Amino acid sequence: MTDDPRLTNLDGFRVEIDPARERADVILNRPPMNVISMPQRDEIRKVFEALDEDPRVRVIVLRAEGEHFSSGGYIKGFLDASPEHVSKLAWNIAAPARCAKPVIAANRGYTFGVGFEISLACDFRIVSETCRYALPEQKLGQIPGSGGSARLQKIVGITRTKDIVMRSKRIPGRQALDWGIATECVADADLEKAVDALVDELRAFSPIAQRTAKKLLNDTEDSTLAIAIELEGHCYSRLRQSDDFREGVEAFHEKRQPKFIGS
Ligand SMILES: CC(C)(COP(=O)([O-])OP(=O)(O)OC[C@H]1O[C@@H](n2cnc3c(N)ncnc32)[C@H](O)[C@@H]1OP(=O)(O)O)[C@@H](O)C(=O)NCCC(=O)NCCSC(=O)/C=C/C[N+](C)(C)C
Repeated sequence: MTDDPRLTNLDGFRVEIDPARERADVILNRPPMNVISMPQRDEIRKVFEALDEDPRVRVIVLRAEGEHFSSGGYIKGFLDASPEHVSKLAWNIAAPARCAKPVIAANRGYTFGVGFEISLACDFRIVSETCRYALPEQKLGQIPGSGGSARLQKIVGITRTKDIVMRSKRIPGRQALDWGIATECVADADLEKAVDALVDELRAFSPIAQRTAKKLLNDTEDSTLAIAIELEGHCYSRLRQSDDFREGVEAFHEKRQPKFIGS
């Protein structure tokens, strides 16, 4: 299916590419808990870098086999982790955020620890009603180490983040939607259908406009309003020169669907 060595012989997960739907699925496949090992985090980063460069792929889905997304890092291996692995934890798990293409996490069942953290690094989180998000590291005498508390605080604020981190509180799927952590919450049987629909929705947009929107929103998350508005203006001006912008406007006038080419 692919010649890229970064996408094959993976430990604890696999990659499926569907060129007809311009979609790649990164699938955790160590059920029932889909625990994530330290070396696996390096591989996950390389997979996202490879998919970012792959012209067949427009949208990436991160999902898992079985009834749980992931109960988190492989706890039994924590004490053996090399300093090199520990220093790269947050960088590796931020790979979906760095990837220029839209990334959807599909979460059901236990979505704990690093499983929650990598989902927070995705652009969209479609959850099922069975989903339970948690950052339970305090129970291990630790704190989240891959960006979890920082990302969560931006989404839900400090009060709720303290509840989740300092009390190891579990957040059910519906509540995750109410709190703005999840993009959408559906019945468990409908999770794949909801993800498919979002993939098709996203791939209909201009790839260059999507890439620009993702980068702009990520880059300006921490900036002042004035800087964010300034950068937005630069990006808008650049996109005005694009073929896709012309095509979008012409298609509107001609009352037809646009055919975006990504330039
Ligand atoms: C609530 C859990 C997930 C499930 O409870 P249960 O009662 O349904 O099932 P049980 O506890 O019997 O688990 C079944 C077997 O799976 C093993 N297991 C589960 N989770 C892990 C894990 N994360 N690592 C290793 N092994 C795991 C469990 O030991 C059972 O195996 P045996 O049958 O005994 O051989 C419950 O299992 C639970 O609370 N698990 C721990 C969840 C957790 O703390 N996750 C966060 C881990 S920390 C992390 O993800 C990130 C760390 C970042 N950093 C490295 C920087 C600290």
